[in-house]
Amino acid sequence: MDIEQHKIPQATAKRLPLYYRFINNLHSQGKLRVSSKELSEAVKVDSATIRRDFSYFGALGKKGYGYNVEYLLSFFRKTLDQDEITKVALIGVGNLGTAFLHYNFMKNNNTKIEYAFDSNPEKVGTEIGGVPVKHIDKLEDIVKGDITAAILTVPSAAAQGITDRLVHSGVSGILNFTPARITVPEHIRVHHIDLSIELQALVYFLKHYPLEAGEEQEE
Ligand SMILES: NC(=O)c1ccc[n+]([C@@H]2O[C@H](COP(=O)([O-])OP(=O)(O)OC[C@H]3O[C@@H](n4cnc5c(N)ncnc54)[C@H](O)[C@@H]3O)[C@@H](O)[C@H]2O)c1
Repeated sequence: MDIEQHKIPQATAKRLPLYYRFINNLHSQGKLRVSSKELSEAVKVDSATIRRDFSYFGALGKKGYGYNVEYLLSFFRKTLDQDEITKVALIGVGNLGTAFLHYNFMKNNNTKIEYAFDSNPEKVGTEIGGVPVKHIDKLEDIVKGDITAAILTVPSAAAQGITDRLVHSGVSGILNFTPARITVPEHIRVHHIDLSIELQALVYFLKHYPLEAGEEQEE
């Protein structure tokens, strides 16, 4: 069965990797089926949302049976392009960038950091977590047409200049860890991860919306 991905709402699509990871684990444990309640507890998404999400995947749970693990897994693999490796570049091999290079992204999904870039000559030519560190001057030559997405972990003052060069080199998505708000053409997708804002938001929620035991959390 072929389901066109653009018909899946964005909020649902965002939960796909979460579902995929859990279903993959169940599959490797030899489990054949899973109930929406089990899923709900594992991925912390309420079961009504899970049922609605899964209906977009054409997976209709049967009462007293649940969902077929094999079917879900093959659907997620296809939808998330698990068979195809997406090549990623990381720019800025400092505290944060180095930590990411040591983290094996391939474990959970098929993205691979192929190259890292930095301007510091002491870092250029080294290899961190199996990823070669190249000079930022070589960005266009190396990235051109070969890299789909970039992780930006440079100082914020360098963020826009690097972004322009990445866009020029054909990158389609940027995961921006710098506090800088970067400007890109319409066809480029930017996801901004600001840890200090996330932390502030968490503290705000802790103060103003303390969770009761047993209460379901919104994702
Ligand atoms: N460290 C954290 O916990 C943390 C958390 C959230 C956000 N951030 C943000 O992530 C970014 C990186 O933080 P960090 O702590 O790793 O900084 P860092 O100073 O340790 O690392 C920055 C790296 O970028 C390189 N660099 C500088 N200018 C460059 C350029 N023009 N081209 C290529 N490389 C260049 C530097 O040589 C250095 O290796 C910053 O924008 C920071 O605000 C950091």
